[in-house]
Amino acid sequence: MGPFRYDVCVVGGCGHVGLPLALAFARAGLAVSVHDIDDRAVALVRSGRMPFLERGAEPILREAIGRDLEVANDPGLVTRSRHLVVIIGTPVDEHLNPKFHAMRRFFLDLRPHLADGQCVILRSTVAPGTTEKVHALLAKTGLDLHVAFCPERVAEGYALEEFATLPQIVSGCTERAVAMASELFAKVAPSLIRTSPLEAELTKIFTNVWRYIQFATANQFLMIAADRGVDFYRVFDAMTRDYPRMAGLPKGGFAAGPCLFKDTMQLAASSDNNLLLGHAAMLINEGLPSFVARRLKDRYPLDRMRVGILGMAFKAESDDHRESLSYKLRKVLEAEAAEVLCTDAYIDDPTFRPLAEVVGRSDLLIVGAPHREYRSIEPPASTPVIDLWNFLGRGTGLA
Ligand SMILES: NC(=O)c1ccc[n+]([C@@H]2O[C@H](COP(=O)([O-])OP(=O)(O)OC[C@H]3O[C@@H](n4cnc5c(N)ncnc54)[C@H](O)[C@@H]3O)[C@@H](O)[C@H]2O)c1
Ligand SMILES: CC(=O)N[C@H]1[C@@H](OP(=O)(O)OP(=O)(O)OC[C@H]2O[C@@H](n3ccc(=O)[nH]c3=O)[C@H](O)[C@@H]2O)O[C@H](CO)[C@@H](O)[C@@H]1O
Repeated sequence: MGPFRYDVCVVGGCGHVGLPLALAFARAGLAVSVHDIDDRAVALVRSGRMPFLERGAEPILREAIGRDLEVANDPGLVTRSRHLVVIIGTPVDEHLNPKFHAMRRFFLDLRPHLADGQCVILRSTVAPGTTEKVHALLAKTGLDLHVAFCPERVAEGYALEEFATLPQIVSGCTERAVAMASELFAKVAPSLIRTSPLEAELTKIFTNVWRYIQFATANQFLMIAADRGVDFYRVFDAMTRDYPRMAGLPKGGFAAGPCLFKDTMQLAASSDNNLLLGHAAMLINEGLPSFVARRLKDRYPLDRMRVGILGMAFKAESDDHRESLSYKLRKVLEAEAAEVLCTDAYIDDPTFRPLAEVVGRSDLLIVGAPHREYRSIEPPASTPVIDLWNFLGRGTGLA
């Protein structure tokens, strides 16, 4: 370990992907530190509680905290760690451009806390070319630093299961960076895939953009079918049943969250906006709440109806509401319906109502997130249910 007290410091390590990774390192027997500027999250984690839902995480946290895992809002932890894994948010700005200046600011602020011999591993999804830019920025410090990019690919909420099964992509700007990052991730990943930094950046971002475009394709078909008075899931069944060539067609539904939309816009902005498929996917996926509202307005006297939204999270069985289209739907409907009631099985929000009340009092129900808790709802036979995922098996309700 040499001059370093910790094997690794996860910077942004109280976040949705940083914290599970820190726990995976601690579980593998490494000495782990976490530096995060969110004091509320730091206090929660130090008390052994997870700030968000992550399956299987809390027992590992309780066992590791204060023993193999030190957590604080303290950049001094960075100085004492051999590897730094940086997993702060990489949002796009109001123009849907990646915020490289935020990354630059972050590293300039971190500069006094860096030490000779460290391996700095970027893990947030970044626009192509970012790792080399960070390498050039850190070269100016005159320190002997090794810069790597090792993208996170797990699905939030299932990280601790997926770390054990997914290969880790490892790339670095120097041979030494690749060797140090490989040594670290070999402790938690079943296998490593070595690429150049640019290849790794494209691998991660193409994966998310591909997923986003696939959902948009299904959503576009769903809207075209609904406009023709046809339920998409009758067509979906006919397309996919016993026909292996269509096995890749996903179902429709709200596709959003903190990654897919943002990463599609990052790739577009960093490719001179030459990503027609990505922009088209964004218009389709982000337009789905308005499409639903318009169809409902055509068919029902919405202004005299109470509408219930079941599930406000951005995806099933999650408590994460970031960039959730259920909120966009609520906003659109609040301008059209007499009242909008919301409920969520995973999110605590004083404006939400209990499930039974929303099901019992609404004149029309819309599945916003297909949480398994809603599978057994029994609304009155007269209550229409809109279900873009065909989660309840009765079609979209839009045809
Ligand atoms: N959420 C996912 O499922 C997921 C999956 C793969 C990759 N990613 C990538 O990881 C990034 C982080 O995602 P997330 O969901 O964990 O975000 P998050 O907001 O939950 O976590 C980011 C954490 O970084 C901390 N932070 C911000 N600035 C900091 C600073 N200067 N110093 C120390 N800590 C700082 C924040 O307080 C927060 O706790 C995303 O931008 C995305 O590119 C996310
Ligand atoms: C499974 C997967 O590859 N997820 C990637 C995604 O996770 P992320 O956490 O974004 O989750 P998902 O990709 O599963 O879901 C994203 C969105 O797509 C919607 N949805 C999902 C499944 C479906 O069949 N239909 C549908 O519409 C969800 O409701 C959600 O709004 O971005 C992360 C951040 O970079 C990556 O690390 C994950 O690897």
